[in-house]
Amino acid sequence: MPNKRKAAHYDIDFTLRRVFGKRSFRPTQREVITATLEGEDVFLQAATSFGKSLCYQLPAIVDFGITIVVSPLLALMNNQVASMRKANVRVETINSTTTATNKRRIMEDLQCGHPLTRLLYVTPEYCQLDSFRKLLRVVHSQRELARIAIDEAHCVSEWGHDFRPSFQQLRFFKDEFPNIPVICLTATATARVRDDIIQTLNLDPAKLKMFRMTTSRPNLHYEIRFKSDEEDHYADFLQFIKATHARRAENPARATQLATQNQRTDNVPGIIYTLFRKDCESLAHRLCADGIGAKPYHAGLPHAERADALAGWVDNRPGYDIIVATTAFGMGIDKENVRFVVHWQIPKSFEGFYQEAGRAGRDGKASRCILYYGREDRDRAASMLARDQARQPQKGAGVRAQQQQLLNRGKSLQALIEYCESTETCRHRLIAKYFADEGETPCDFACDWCKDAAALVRRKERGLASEEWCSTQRQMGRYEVDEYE
Ligand SMILES: Nc1ncnc2c1ncn2[C@@H]1O[C@H](COP(=O)(O)OP(=O)(O)OP(=O)(O)O)[C@@H](O)[C@H]1O
Repeated sequence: MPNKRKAAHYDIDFTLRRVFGKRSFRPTQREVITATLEGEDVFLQAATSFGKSLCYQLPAIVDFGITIVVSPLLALMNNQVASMRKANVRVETINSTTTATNKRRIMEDLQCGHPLTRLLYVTPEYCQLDSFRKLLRVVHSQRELARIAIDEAHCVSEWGHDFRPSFQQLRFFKDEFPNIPVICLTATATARVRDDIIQTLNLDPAKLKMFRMTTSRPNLHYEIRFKSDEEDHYADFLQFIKATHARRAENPARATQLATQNQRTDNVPGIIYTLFRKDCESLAHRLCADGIGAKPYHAGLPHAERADALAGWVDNRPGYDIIVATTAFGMGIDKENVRFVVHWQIPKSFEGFYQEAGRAGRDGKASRCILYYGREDRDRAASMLARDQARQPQKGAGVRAQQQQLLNRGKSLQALIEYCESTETCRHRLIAKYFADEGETPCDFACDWCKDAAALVRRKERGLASEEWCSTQRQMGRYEVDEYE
């Protein structure tokens, strides 16, 4: 166990400025950092882009010993390692992209018991390896194991939307090193998921410092655009993006301001999420043909092509304004000026929707989150779920967890359908309600309902296929689809 100090002994404000280049803490960051520095176990739930990473990165720098960060996302690990290295912090990662030589070097550093590494990012699977656990015991015996940070902690819970069985094995940390503080971080956890994480990781609820921040992102404008199979909603999107370019170009002050920031009036960075790989490519093609810079991004593309798309988009290069991606793109990529996130059809879960929409407006400026909702897509999503349920094994290890997962997926999808169909409440309020967040949800006309509820109702009546029609089509098996990709 590291030597404990009162957090007051550390000059965290100085480190915030010198290492992170930030002028002040955001609300509650100081309290979270202080609690973890004082050796408390911490649970932090806060909105997307709140600045959760700082809450374990800063303690890792000012404190003795090494902080182990467990993360499910390769992009997040590599991105954070790159940005912390720029700030001259000794940070390492062991994942599938780490070379054998680097891995050996990192392990030798741990083996000596007094590692120079301040932060080590690893996957949950890596934490299961005996060889790694042995090294942790060595570091711990030298009182150099400072804390364990579990990022995207909702992955621990079978009730969560992104369950990863290997996260459950992280219980090892508390079982083996009961005095080493653990900090769990997530943007998306319902009450049930929170309780499950705490129990699974063997944290003591009586001693745990719980920080639950608002889910609210007031700078995001949430909007549902209704569609049916009868109509191609591409035209609607094209009109939206062209109108945005035109508004910027018509405003000379804005155009000059963008030019001084080395940006173009037609550079409106955004992400379009689609569930199907084939849509990524055809949509990016269509946009390019209409003079809008767009690139596809999905796991089936060659690595070099994906890396080029990502780098061009992050750097605001001409031709790379919009990324058309399958789900999970952008998690862990901290691009500040994403001005819109579009869901081309209903996503798979409420939590997935919130996290993906949360890639927009990380600089705090107004940004749009548009979800194209059609009842035919809803029925496709439901048929996919039913098919997965029918296919799941009835016996064997892990069956109960899988069944629970599919049940949760169904509930989450149902909640998202209700969100899309709703014409009676502010969308910020509906999101808060889903996460049982009872705090304020300021919405200064930043959702379609608050902006014009009557128009929303009219658009819904005009835009959606009728339930009668969908029901007949369902009976004819018209909404059976291939796998999501
Ligand atoms: N005190 C601060 N002052 C200014 N910027 C900050 C501060 N803390 C964090 N940030 C910035 O906020 C952005 C979001 O931080 P971070 O990536 O940690 O978000 P997050 O809470 O993990 O969000 P998500 O769940 O969406 O990934 C980063 O650009 C980070 O540099």
